[in-house]
Amino acid sequence: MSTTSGATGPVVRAGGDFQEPPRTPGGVALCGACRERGTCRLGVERERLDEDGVARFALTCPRDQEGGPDVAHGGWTAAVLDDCLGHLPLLHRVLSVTAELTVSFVKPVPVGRPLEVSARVERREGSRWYITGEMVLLPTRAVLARASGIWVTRDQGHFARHADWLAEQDER
Ligand SMILES: CCCCCCCCCCCCCC(=O)SCCNC(=O)CCNC(=O)[C@H](O)C(C)(C)COP(=O)(O)OP(=O)(O)OC[C@H]1O[C@@H](n2cnc3c(N)ncnc32)[C@H](O)[C@@H]1OP(=O)(O)O
Repeated sequence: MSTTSGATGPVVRAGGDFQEPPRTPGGVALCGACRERGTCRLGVERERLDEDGVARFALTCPRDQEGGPDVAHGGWTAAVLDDCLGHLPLLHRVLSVTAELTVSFVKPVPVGRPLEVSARVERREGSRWYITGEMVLLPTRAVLARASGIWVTRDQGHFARHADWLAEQDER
């Protein structure tokens, strides 16, 4: 585990903090590089788990994620859906990683406009979480994108095992 200094204080790179990652004042769990800046670089501003089991995220596509004129790059849409849906196990204090992700791009996503992503667990089988979600434009709630995928529960050794695997690759 390595520790560096960031905008929100010491940044733990890999270790036992995955179930309780640092969060922004809006409750957004921060991963990797975002811990150093203290905000989500994808533009997620607030997250919460509601009593109906649905996680809801307030977000805006940042201008620097523009693809076509005034609309998001599709990679941003896929990344933010991956991120938000992957936060749902985390909101249950479970670390998981994406094994599969399918995205339907229903409409171009406008840059700089209020959006909402919602995510729900459809079912759990063994260590697999089947999660679906959608992105809507506010305030009309017009659907812009849908996603579904499988997240696989990991223990805290996941990233250390990956580092070992990578070292073996480097020795070849
Ligand atoms: C990222 C966290 C950061 C910290 C927190 C900050 C918050 C941010 C959070 C942001 C979150 C953003 C999210 C991100 O961006 S996460 C980053 C993107 N994803 C990855 O890096 C994952 C890379 N892949 C792997 O590590 C492995 O292939 C995994 C772990 C997926 C499986 O590895 P492995 O094969 O060795 O595992 P196993 O043999 O123990 O099997 C375990 C179970 O998995 C089932 N299975 C396997 N593959 C698939 C598949 N393709 N479809 C369906 N199921 C699959 C398998 O049947 C078994 O099921 P069960 O029989 O147990 O039920």
